Formats: sequence, C-alpha cells, structure tokens
Amino acid sequence: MQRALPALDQNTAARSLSSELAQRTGALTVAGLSHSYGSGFAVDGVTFDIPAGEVAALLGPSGCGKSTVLRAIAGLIRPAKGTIALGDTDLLQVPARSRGIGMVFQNYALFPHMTVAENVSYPLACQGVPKQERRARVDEMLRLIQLDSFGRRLPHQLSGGQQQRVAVARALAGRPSLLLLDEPFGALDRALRFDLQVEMLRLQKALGITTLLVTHDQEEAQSLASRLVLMNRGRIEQIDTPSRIYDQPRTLFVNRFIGQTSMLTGRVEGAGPERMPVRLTTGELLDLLRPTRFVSGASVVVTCRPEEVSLFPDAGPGRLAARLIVSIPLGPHVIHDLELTDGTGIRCAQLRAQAPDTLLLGDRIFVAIDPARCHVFPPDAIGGDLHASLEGPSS
Ligand SMILES: Nc1ncnc2c1ncn2[C@@H]1O[C@H](COP(=O)(O)OP(=O)(O)OP(=O)(O)O)[C@@H](O)[C@H]1O
Repeated sequence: MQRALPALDQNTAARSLSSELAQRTGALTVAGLSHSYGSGFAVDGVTFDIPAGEVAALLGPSGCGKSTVLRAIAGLIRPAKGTIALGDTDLLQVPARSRGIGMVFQNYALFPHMTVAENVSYPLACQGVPKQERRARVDEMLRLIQLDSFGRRLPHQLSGGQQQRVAVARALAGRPSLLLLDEPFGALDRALRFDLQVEMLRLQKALGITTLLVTHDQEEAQSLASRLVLMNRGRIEQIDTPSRIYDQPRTLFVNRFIGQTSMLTGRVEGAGPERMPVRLTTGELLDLLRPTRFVSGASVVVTCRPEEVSLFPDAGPGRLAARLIVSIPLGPHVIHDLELTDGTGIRCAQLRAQAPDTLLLGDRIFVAIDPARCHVFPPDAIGGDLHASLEGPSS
C-alpha cells in the first residue's frame, strides 16, 4: 500500500467529502423483510437497523440469506414482504439506480479497459456530473485512497489491494447515501486484508457514511462493525455489539459461530438460587456459578471458550480428568486439544509463557472450566430459537 501521502491532503479531502455525505446519509431501517426465490423463504422476517454513520456487519454461514438482504437494499430484487428505509426515504419506492448506494464487491469489478481515473469517474459521468467537476472529484477520491499518482494506470497494472481501493473510491465518488460492502476483502491474502480493513475503517470514520458489510468472516465483521447482525437459515439469531455477541450469545448457534467453543453435555443436579451443579456425561460434577432457567434434571449443553479453560497436573475440586491429544503453538498462545474421559473434546488456550513445556501427547492432565463465564443451553438448541445462557438473554 502507498502510505507516503501527506496526511493533510487526505484529511482535507476527507473533511470536504464527509460534510457533504453527512447531509445525505441516514439510518438504515430494514423491517420484516422476507423473500423467496421459489420454494421456501431465503430470508424470513429480517428486521434490523443501522444508526446514521455507523457500520453494521451482516454475518452468517453460506446460504443463510446475507446476499439476499443486500440485493433487496440495493434494489436488485424486490422483496416479497417488508420495508427498507434510509432516513425518511422509503427505498422500495425508489428505482435501484436512483437509490444513491455505493457498492463494493469481492472481485473489484473494475472496468479492465479503463484507467483508474476513468473507473472512478464512470459513475459521475452516468450521473451527468460536468467534466471539470468530475476531474476534481476523481483527484479528491484518489487522494483519499492514497493512489493519487496512479490515475493513468490500467487495473491490471495494480495489485489486488490497490484495485480494491479503487473500487472503494469508485463507490464513494458518486457521493452515496449508503455504502454496501459485499465480502470486500475476500479475495485478498490475510496480511493485505488486515491493512485494507484498517484503511476502510479510517475512511468510514472520516466520512461518517452509513455502511453495511456482508461477510462470512467473523474476524472481519468484529474488527470493522460496531454492530453485528447474525443470521442463520434466513432469520436473525442475534443483533448486538461484537463483544456482547462473544460474551453473551443468546443461542448455541451464535455461541458456536462466533469464536471457538467446546461443548460438554450433562444433566442439571439440584439447581439453586446462586449455583447450578451439572453432572457431566463423564460422571464428574461441574458446579456452575449463577443460576439459569434450567430445572433440576434438565439435559443441558455447557459451552466454554478456550481461554476459559485452565490446565492442572493434579486432581482437585471442579477439575475434570483429561488426556492431551495435541498442542499447537499459535502466535502468543499454545492451543491444547484434550479429551475428557467420555471422549468429549475440549480446547484450552494458554499464553505461551505460561504453557508447561513438559507436556507430552497422551499425558493425563486435569482441566478446570471458569464456572462464571461458561454458558448453558438446551441440547436441541443448535440453530434453534432463543435460549437462556448463564447471563440470560441480552436485550
Ligand atoms: N437466484 C436464486 N435462485 C434461487 N435460489 C437462490 C437464488 N439466490 C439465492 N438463492 C438461495 O437463497 C438462499 C440464500 O442465499 P444467499 O445468497 O442470500 O445466501 P448468503 O448467505 O449470501 O450465502 P453466501 O455466503 O454463500 O453468499 C440460499 O438457500 C440460496 O441457495
């Protein structure tokens, strides 16, 4: 990436554009959106909103309906039911080309025979912007993405990351009132993707344009968006901040989709007002703090994140017998995959400095799960409706 440009030029370009965009952008409100391509609903009663100037990410497994929601907002399909509004404007009453939406796709979608400047200028020409103003806006956009000396190059003379930044510039050049990003960095390698995410976030913050990002990459969604809309099978499972989605998943699906999680099965044994003992299928007792809605005798799934699992050489209260299957160094951590006595897998992440270097594969060891941080769900909850976690459903 080119980073040598004086920050002053960039900031000036961003300031002049942001005051103009701030007047046009508004909150995006999607309510009761449903769409079918034939048999069954691809999207069923989807409702969410993005406050003006914020970034939300639509996240979920392949086929859950993300692109369908995006297409409906962009006007590429007409939904069977529901409303879509940007500020006070009912977008469903506005033809696609007049919605004032900037879009960035995974595959750059630049015109290969046009120069960078011509690509950025193209939507302006379609809008009938006079030639002189077009030139000024192209210069402004190229300054903004730090490619101001690349205007005469053809797309194939740029790297993938540079092409994608030109795609972003082209999407913003038409002064859109809403930015839709569809897997925008999916074609780039990991390091470049991170650089571009940071760049995108900087641009979005400077411009303050309402943005919807569609991705199946949970890390990308968590790093770019202040609000996650998590979809599963055409419906919304949870809308929340990235940290609440991680710490307070409302369903087992959400818990498993975001971050890593291990699942232990068992039965509640005499739930009290402050603690809930669970007899695991290994026969061991897990004494969980904080009550849940589960009654004594209920079958449950207890979930825990790798960082909530600790290793011990000896048995002790609340510790479960395990066997080390594999240890993998991963950056500052060591990831241990272990097996409980009934064959259930459990993953532990330890800081590398704290990981014992004497552990051998197959070693007998004991694990303890943080009883205040793990979650409890009914066993049939995968992909199902809202269920209580230890904290209870988030609002
Ligand atoms: N043009 C179409 N005709 C028929 N069915 C479609 C069409 N487009 C999507 N679908 C179906 O609608 C459902 C939702 O698809 P959609 O593309 O919205 O999912 P997605 O979450 O964006 O998936 P991905 O992450 O793989 O792009 C899927 O079951 C898909 O097979």
